[in-house]
Amino acid sequence: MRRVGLLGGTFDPVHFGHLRSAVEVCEQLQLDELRLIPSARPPHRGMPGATAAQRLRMVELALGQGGGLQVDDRELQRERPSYTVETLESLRQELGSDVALFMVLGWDAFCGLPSWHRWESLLELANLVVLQRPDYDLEVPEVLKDLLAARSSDQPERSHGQIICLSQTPLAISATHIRTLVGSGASPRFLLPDAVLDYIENEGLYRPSTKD
Ligand SMILES: Nc1ncnc2c1ncn2[C@@H]1O[C@H](COP(=O)(O)OP(=O)(O)OP(=O)(O)O)[C@@H](O)[C@H]1O
Ligand SMILES: O=C(O)c1ccc[n+]([C@@H]2O[C@H](COP(=O)([O-])O)[C@@H](O)[C@H]2O)c1
Repeated sequence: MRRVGLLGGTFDPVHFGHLRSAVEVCEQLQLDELRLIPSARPPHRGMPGATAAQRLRMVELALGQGGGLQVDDRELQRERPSYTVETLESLRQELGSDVALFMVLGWDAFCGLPSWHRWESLLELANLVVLQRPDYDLEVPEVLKDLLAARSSDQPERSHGQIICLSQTPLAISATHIRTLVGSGASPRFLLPDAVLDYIENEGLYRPSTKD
Protein backbone atom coordinates (compact mmCIF):
# COMPACT_ATOMS: atom_id res chain seq x y z
CA MET A 1 0.00 0.00 0.00
CA ARG A 2 1.27 3.48 -0.90
CA ARG A 3 2.22 5.54 2.17
CA VAL A 4 1.71 9.32 2.15
CA GLY A 5 2.70 11.68 4.98
CA LEU A 6 1.02 15.05 5.62
CA LEU A 7 2.46 17.86 7.72
CA GLY A 8 0.04 20.75 8.09
CA GLY A 9 1.18 24.00 9.60
CA THR A 10 0.90 27.74 9.68
CA PHE A 11 4.58 27.84 8.64
CA ASP A 12 4.91 31.49 9.71
CA PRO A 13 7.74 30.86 8.80
CA VAL A 14 8.75 27.26 7.99
CA HIS A 15 11.94 26.27 9.87
CA PHE A 16 14.36 23.40 10.46
CA GLY A 17 12.14 21.99 13.25
CA HIS A 18 9.54 21.24 10.56
CA LEU A 19 11.96 20.22 7.83
CA ARG A 20 14.21 17.91 9.82
CA SER A 21 11.14 16.25 11.39
CA ALA A 22 9.67 15.73 7.91
CA VAL A 23 12.82 14.01 6.66
CA GLU A 24 13.04 11.74 9.71
CA VAL A 25 9.33 10.81 9.57
CA CYS A 26 9.76 9.90 5.90
CA GLU A 27 12.67 7.63 6.70
CA GLN A 28 11.30 6.05 9.88
CA LEU A 29 7.89 5.29 8.37
CA GLN A 30 9.25 4.50 4.90
CA LEU A 31 6.87 6.93 3.25
CA ASP A 32 6.59 7.22 -0.52
CA GLU A 33 6.04 10.97 -0.17
CA LEU A 34 5.40 13.62 2.45
CA ARG A 35 3.41 16.78 1.72
CA LEU A 36 3.74 20.02 3.66
CA ILE A 37 0.31 21.69 3.68
CA PRO A 38 0.28 25.40 4.57
CA SER A 39 -2.83 26.40 6.49
CA ALA A 40 -4.43 29.33 4.63
CA ARG A 41 -6.82 30.40 7.42
CA PRO A 42 -5.51 28.58 10.50
CA PRO A 43 -8.26 27.82 13.00
CA HIS A 44 -7.56 28.43 16.70
CA ARG A 45 -4.96 31.15 16.36
CA GLY A 46 -4.63 34.84 15.43
CA MET A 47 -3.77 36.21 12.00
CA PRO A 48 -0.31 35.06 10.89
CA GLY A 49 2.40 37.69 10.31
CA ALA A 50 2.76 36.65 6.66
CA THR A 51 -0.02 36.12 4.11
CA ALA A 52 -1.00 32.61 3.02
CA ALA A 53 0.71 33.21 -0.34
CA GLN A 54 3.93 34.32 1.39
CA ARG A 55 3.87 31.30 3.74
CA LEU A 56 3.31 28.97 0.77
CA ARG A 57 6.23 30.60 -1.06
CA MET A 58 8.50 30.15 1.97
CA VAL A 59 7.69 26.42 2.04
CA GLU A 60 8.42 26.19 -1.70
CA LEU A 61 11.75 27.96 -1.20
CA ALA A 62 12.62 25.71 1.75
CA LEU A 63 11.98 22.53 -0.22
CA GLY A 64 13.70 23.63 -3.43
CA GLN A 65 13.98 20.61 -5.68
CA GLY A 66 14.25 18.27 -2.65
CA GLY A 67 13.02 14.77 -3.53
CA GLY A 68 10.43 13.18 -1.27
CA LEU A 69 9.15 16.36 0.38
CA GLN A 70 6.47 18.28 -1.51
CA VAL A 71 4.16 21.20 -0.95
CA ASP A 72 0.37 20.84 -1.27
CA ASP A 73 -1.54 24.11 -1.63
CA ARG A 74 -5.10 22.78 -1.37
CA GLU A 75 -5.92 24.79 1.76
CA LEU A 76 -5.26 28.01 -0.19
CA GLN A 77 -7.95 26.95 -2.68
CA ARG A 78 -10.72 26.93 -0.03
CA GLU A 79 -12.59 30.04 1.13
CA ARG A 80 -13.14 28.57 4.60
CA PRO A 81 -11.20 28.08 7.82
CA SER A 82 -8.54 25.47 7.08
CA TYR A 83 -10.08 22.56 8.96
CA THR A 84 -7.83 19.50 8.82
CA VAL A 85 -10.74 17.07 8.60
CA GLU A 86 -11.84 18.73 5.34
CA THR A 87 -8.28 18.57 4.01
CA LEU A 88 -8.14 14.85 4.78
CA GLU A 89 -11.51 14.31 3.08
CA SER A 90 -10.25 16.08 -0.02
CA LEU A 91 -7.05 14.00 0.01
CA ARG A 92 -9.06 10.80 0.36
CA GLN A 93 -11.13 11.85 -2.66
CA GLU A 94 -7.95 12.45 -4.65
CA LEU A 95 -5.97 9.40 -3.52
CA GLY A 96 -8.69 6.84 -2.79
CA SER A 97 -9.05 4.49 0.15
CA ASP A 98 -6.16 2.15 -0.74
CA VAL A 99 -3.44 4.54 0.48
CA ALA A 100 -2.10 4.84 4.04
CA LEU A 101 -2.24 8.47 5.21
CA PHE A 102 0.00 9.65 8.06
CA MET A 103 -0.92 13.03 9.50
CA VAL A 104 2.07 14.44 11.40
CA LEU A 105 1.58 16.62 14.48
CA GLY A 106 3.90 18.07 17.09
CA TRP A 107 3.11 17.30 20.73
CA ASP A 108 1.62 20.80 21.26
CA ALA A 109 -0.78 20.37 18.35
CA PHE A 110 -1.70 16.85 19.48
CA CYS A 111 -2.58 18.07 23.00
CA GLY A 112 -5.04 20.54 21.43
CA LEU A 113 -6.71 17.93 19.24
CA PRO A 114 -10.01 17.65 21.19
CA SER A 115 -10.82 21.25 20.25
CA TRP A 116 -10.42 20.66 16.50
CA HIS A 117 -13.37 20.68 14.13
CA ARG A 118 -14.89 17.13 13.98
CA TRP A 119 -11.74 15.80 15.61
CA GLU A 120 -13.11 12.31 16.20
CA SER A 121 -13.37 11.80 12.43
CA LEU A 122 -9.65 12.39 11.89
CA LEU A 123 -8.66 8.79 12.69
CA GLU A 124 -11.32 7.50 10.29
CA LEU A 125 -9.38 9.23 7.52
CA ALA A 126 -5.70 8.97 8.51
CA ASN A 127 -3.18 7.64 11.00
CA LEU A 128 -1.68 10.20 13.39
CA VAL A 129 2.06 10.61 13.88
CA VAL A 130 2.97 12.51 17.04
CA LEU A 131 6.36 14.20 17.29
CA GLN A 132 8.09 15.27 20.49
CA ARG A 133 8.52 19.03 21.01
CA PRO A 134 11.35 19.82 23.42
CA ASP A 135 10.21 23.43 23.87
CA TYR A 136 6.69 22.49 25.10
CA ASP A 137 5.84 20.92 28.45
CA LEU A 138 2.12 20.19 28.06
CA GLU A 139 -0.06 17.73 29.96
CA VAL A 140 -2.00 15.44 27.63
CA PRO A 141 -5.81 15.63 28.17
CA GLU A 142 -7.46 12.50 29.68
CA VAL A 143 -9.45 11.79 26.52
CA LEU A 144 -6.21 11.60 24.54
CA LYS A 145 -4.60 9.29 27.12
CA ASP A 146 -7.45 6.86 26.44
CA LEU A 147 -7.05 7.29 22.70
CA LEU A 148 -3.30 6.68 22.92
CA ALA A 149 -3.89 3.52 24.96
CA ALA A 150 -6.39 2.21 22.41
CA ARG A 151 -4.77 3.22 19.13
CA SER A 152 -0.98 3.34 19.57
CA SER A 153 1.11 1.20 17.26
CA ASP A 154 4.85 0.66 16.63
CA GLN A 155 4.35 -0.94 13.24
CA PRO A 156 1.62 0.98 11.46
CA GLU A 157 0.32 -0.98 8.51
CA ARG A 158 -3.23 0.30 8.18
CA SER A 159 -4.57 3.05 5.92
CA HIS A 160 -5.93 4.97 8.95
CA GLY A 161 -6.87 4.66 12.62
CA GLN A 162 -3.50 4.16 14.31
CA ILE A 163 -1.33 6.53 16.38
CA ILE A 164 2.44 6.44 16.13
CA CYS A 165 4.64 8.35 18.60
CA LEU A 166 8.05 9.01 17.06
CA SER A 167 11.35 10.13 18.57
CA GLN A 168 12.93 12.42 16.04
CA THR A 169 15.99 14.62 16.64
CA PRO A 170 14.62 17.13 19.18
CA LEU A 171 15.00 20.68 17.87
CA ALA A 172 13.73 23.46 20.13
CA ILE A 173 12.94 25.77 17.21
CA SER A 174 9.63 27.60 16.88
CA ALA A 175 8.24 30.10 14.40
CA THR A 176 7.27 32.32 17.35
CA HIS A 177 10.92 32.56 18.40
CA ILE A 178 12.03 33.33 14.85
CA ARG A 179 9.41 36.12 14.52
CA THR A 180 10.55 37.53 17.88
CA LEU A 181 14.19 37.52 16.79
CA VAL A 182 13.43 39.28 13.50
CA GLY A 183 11.12 41.73 15.28
CA SER A 184 13.89 42.72 17.68
CA GLY A 185 16.47 43.09 14.93
CA ALA A 186 18.36 39.87 15.84
CA SER A 187 19.31 37.22 13.31
CA PRO A 188 17.47 33.86 13.07
CA ARG A 189 20.17 32.48 10.73
CA PHE A 190 20.70 28.70 10.99
CA LEU A 191 17.24 28.15 12.50
CA LEU A 192 15.72 28.07 9.01
CA PRO A 193 16.95 27.76 5.39
CA ASP A 194 18.89 30.72 3.99
CA ALA A 195 16.47 30.99 1.05
CA VAL A 196 13.61 31.53 3.52
CA LEU A 197 15.59 34.08 5.52
CA ASP A 198 16.45 36.00 2.33
CA TYR A 199 12.73 36.04 1.43
CA ILE A 200 11.78 37.32 4.92
CA GLU A 201 14.31 40.13 4.57
CA ASN A 202 13.30 41.05 1.01
CA GLU A 203 9.57 41.11 1.90
CA GLY A 204 10.17 42.96 5.19
CA LEU A 205 8.30 40.28 7.15
CA TYR A 206 7.97 40.21 10.96
CA ARG A 207 9.50 43.64 11.50
CA PRO A 208 7.80 45.88 14.04
CA SER A 209 5.08 48.04 12.48
CA THR A 210 6.29 51.55 11.65
CA LYS A 211 2.81 52.92 12.48
CA ASP A 212 2.35 54.60 15.91
N1 LIG B 1 10.63 22.14 16.38
C1 LIG B 1 9.60 21.32 16.12
N2 LIG B 1 9.70 20.00 16.38
C2 LIG B 1 8.64 19.16 16.13
N3 LIG B 1 7.45 19.56 15.61
C3 LIG B 1 7.30 20.86 15.33
C4 LIG B 1 8.36 21.81 15.56
N4 LIG B 1 7.92 23.03 15.19
C5 LIG B 1 6.66 22.86 14.77
N5 LIG B 1 6.27 21.57 14.84
C6 LIG B 1 4.97 21.01 14.48
O1 LIG B 1 4.74 21.33 13.12
C7 LIG B 1 3.35 21.66 12.91
C8 LIG B 1 3.22 23.06 12.33
O2 LIG B 1 3.78 23.96 13.26
P1 LIG B 1 3.66 25.53 13.13
O3 LIG B 1 3.69 25.94 11.69
O4 LIG B 1 2.58 26.05 13.99
O5 LIG B 1 5.11 25.95 13.74
P2 LIG B 1 5.45 26.51 15.18
O6 LIG B 1 6.93 26.64 15.24
O7 LIG B 1 4.77 25.71 16.23
O8 LIG B 1 4.77 27.95 15.05
P3 LIG B 1 4.30 29.01 16.15
O9 LIG B 1 5.48 29.23 17.06
O10 LIG B 1 3.94 30.19 15.31
O11 LIG B 1 3.12 28.39 16.85
C9 LIG B 1 2.67 21.51 14.29
O12 LIG B 1 2.11 20.22 14.36
C10 LIG B 1 3.83 21.66 15.25
O13 LIG B 1 3.59 21.00 16.48
O1 LIG C 1 -9.09 21.38 12.01
C1 LIG C 1 -8.98 22.10 13.03
O2 LIG C 1 -9.96 22.45 13.72
C2 LIG C 1 -7.59 22.57 13.42
C3 LIG C 1 -7.38 23.30 14.60
C4 LIG C 1 -6.09 23.71 14.91
C5 LIG C 1 -5.03 23.37 14.06
N1 LIG C 1 -5.29 22.66 12.94
C6 LIG C 1 -4.19 22.32 12.00
O3 LIG C 1 -3.08 21.84 12.71
C7 LIG C 1 -1.90 22.15 12.00
C8 LIG C 1 -0.91 22.80 12.97
O4 LIG C 1 -1.51 24.01 13.43
P1 LIG C 1 -0.60 25.20 13.94
O5 LIG C 1 -1.58 26.23 14.42
O6 LIG C 1 0.26 24.61 15.02
O7 LIG C 1 0.22 25.66 12.78
C9 LIG C 1 -2.32 23.05 10.84
O8 LIG C 1 -2.40 22.26 9.67
C10 LIG C 1 -3.69 23.54 11.27
O9 LIG C 1 -4.55 23.84 10.17
C11 LIG C 1 -6.52 22.26 12.60
